[in-house]
Amino acid sequence: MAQAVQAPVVSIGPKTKTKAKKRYLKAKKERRKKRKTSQPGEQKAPKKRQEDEFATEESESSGNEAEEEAHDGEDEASVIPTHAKAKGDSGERPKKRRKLDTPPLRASSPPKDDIEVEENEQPPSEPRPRSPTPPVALPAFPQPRRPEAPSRTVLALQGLDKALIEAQVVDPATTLPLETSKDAQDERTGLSGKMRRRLQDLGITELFAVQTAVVPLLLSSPGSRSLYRPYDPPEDLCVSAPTGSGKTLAYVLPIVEVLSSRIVTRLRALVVLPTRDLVIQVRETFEAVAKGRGLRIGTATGQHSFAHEQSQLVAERATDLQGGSSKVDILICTPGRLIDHLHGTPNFSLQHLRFLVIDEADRLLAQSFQDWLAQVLAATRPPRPSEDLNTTPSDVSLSSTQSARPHPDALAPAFLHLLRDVPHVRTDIDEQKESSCQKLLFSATLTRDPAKISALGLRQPKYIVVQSPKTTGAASKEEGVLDFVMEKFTMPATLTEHMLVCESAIKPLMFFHLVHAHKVTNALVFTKSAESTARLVRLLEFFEAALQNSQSQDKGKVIAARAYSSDLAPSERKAILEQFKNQEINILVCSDLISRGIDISHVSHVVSYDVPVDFRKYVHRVGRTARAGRAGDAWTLVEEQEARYFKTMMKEADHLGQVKRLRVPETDVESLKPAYETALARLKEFYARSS
Ligand SMILES: Nc1ncnc2c1ncn2[C@@H]1O[C@H](COP(=O)(O)OP(=O)(O)OP(=O)(O)O)[C@@H](O)[C@H]1O
Repeated sequence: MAQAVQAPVVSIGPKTKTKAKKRYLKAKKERRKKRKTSQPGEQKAPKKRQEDEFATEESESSGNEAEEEAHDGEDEASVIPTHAKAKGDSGERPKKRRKLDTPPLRASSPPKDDIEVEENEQPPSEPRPRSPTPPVALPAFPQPRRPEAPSRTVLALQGLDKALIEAQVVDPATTLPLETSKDAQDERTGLSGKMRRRLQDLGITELFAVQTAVVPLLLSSPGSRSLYRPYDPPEDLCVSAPTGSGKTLAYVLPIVEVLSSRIVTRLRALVVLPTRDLVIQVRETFEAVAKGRGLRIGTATGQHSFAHEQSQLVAERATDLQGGSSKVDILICTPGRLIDHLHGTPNFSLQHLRFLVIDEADRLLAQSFQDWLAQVLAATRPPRPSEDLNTTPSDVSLSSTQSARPHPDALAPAFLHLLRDVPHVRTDIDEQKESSCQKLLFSATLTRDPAKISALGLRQPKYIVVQSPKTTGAASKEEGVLDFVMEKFTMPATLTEHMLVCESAIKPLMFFHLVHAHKVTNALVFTKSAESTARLVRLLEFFEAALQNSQSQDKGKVIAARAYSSDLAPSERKAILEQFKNQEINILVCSDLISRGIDISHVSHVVSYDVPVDFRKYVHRVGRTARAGRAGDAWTLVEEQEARYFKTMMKEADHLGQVKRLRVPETDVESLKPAYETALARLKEFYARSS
């Protein structure tokens, strides 16, 4: 075949070789031979290059496959140009493109799509027909992504009341300074210049956290200052804030501001509290804040006779007035006495109520006395217009003659349909009129029990929760709300808590040790009952007397202690509380009667001589100190057999870590033992004599 393609030799004569030609041919042959031996790889080079190329292509090809695997799951946009990207990244000069119609390098390569590839890429094994049009790049769509799983907190909040989930969480450290230089109403708080000056006179220069949230909400929203809102009834409010954080002023300020615009005295604000002591305390706050506003404040606790209270509350009792009659704008009361007046005092009406405050709400909601809540709520709501009250214009003359009841004093707008001598003409555009009463619930341990909350019939309630993310460890708003829902209560930041585990037999001795060694005075000491209160006070008196009579050099000052319990008459209790406030009494030993709400600023220590029955009680007890940003210490004496129960209770509340454990070695109480023995002997004698 090589011969066939050889060029024809042109012969000039017969085929004879001259000597010279022979020499020439021989030399030529040798030259060829020499060339062959000196460059043996020269002829193989093209084949080797092909093999090299093949090897490179193979490695590149497998590299691309690996890359594609690595990119599996990424956006299409990032997968398609993988090889191009890799080349661009390497910084190599782009190589010349060549068409795939070049001879195939490997006959066994599988067929591939007809595309242009770069020279050093793996080419298809066979030439393929070329596409008439260049390939169109597919639009890159983002790959579908699996949505992030909701956090455990969000899942935990699912199914809860929307109002709870949307609670406003306020940092307890928040404050708002009060502007006193201007007379105009403050836009941030809604407080008038007059109110801000009054607060300054009372030594209040800033609003506390709970007040910064509640006051503007009750004063700055549209219509919030109206005394009646039958077509635009106000939303109700539930507030949870730590003990001593200023919840009382949070409702007193807006009530005084709104009611100050009233012309006629009607019962427009009702504050319900669980104990008489708290009623007196809240009255004092109202009187201090409302000074000079002309508002009339009354109380109903059963401390005075019923007739006396009636005369204080209602002006007109002889004539039945549909609109009621009131001598007070604000009434502060306990639930029992309130029900007595609802049933037994003529013209005592709640139809004009603009505010209904339930302070210490969880305690009051747990109190089912005479179903007081349902009765109070019913008295604030207008009765549904009955059929016989709905008249047509043709009935007007008839209706006007039916005036059976005396002239009404005044009816609240939502109650106007009760009028007999004014015809109620129903039209298609009649709007339902509702009670203007805004319910405000406050507590440091507000219940989240849906059954109890629903009994209140709240109207679009809003929750405000003063809760520290630092103390509860809650990182987000959802976690703050979850802590609130899980009833993890926030303690005052300035409170230090201690527990002391001891044998029951030496518990009084440990208490006396605290009093003397840790200077636990200006203290409230809580016991489990009125009886144990009296016993502990007596033992302390005997102990103090024995200590003074002892030979000990360091006797210290005599501690004055008194018992405070429901066994005492109200007047006695009031006098003792005054003495304690004036620091004539150093230690007030009490039952849980005053564990809630009582505000005595100088209380620097709280001792739970008997462990509280539940965590709620613990929160309120220890909350009698460390109030309004002041420092305070709380001590719990735990008998050995109670230690497990107490620790479990604290652990369940996520609070055990905050309580420091105090260890008192026997040697520390050795010096007090003789006086203690004497006191015990005298106590035994005392009870033996009195029995
Ligand atoms: N803005 C303020 N500036 C200074 N003192 C204030 C302020 N607000 C309230 N106080 C004071 O803080 C103390 C505690 O307030 P308050 O009794 O209202 O607390 P509380 O939140 O109702 O506590 P508790 O849950 O124990 O009833 C009171 O002595 C009150 O006068």
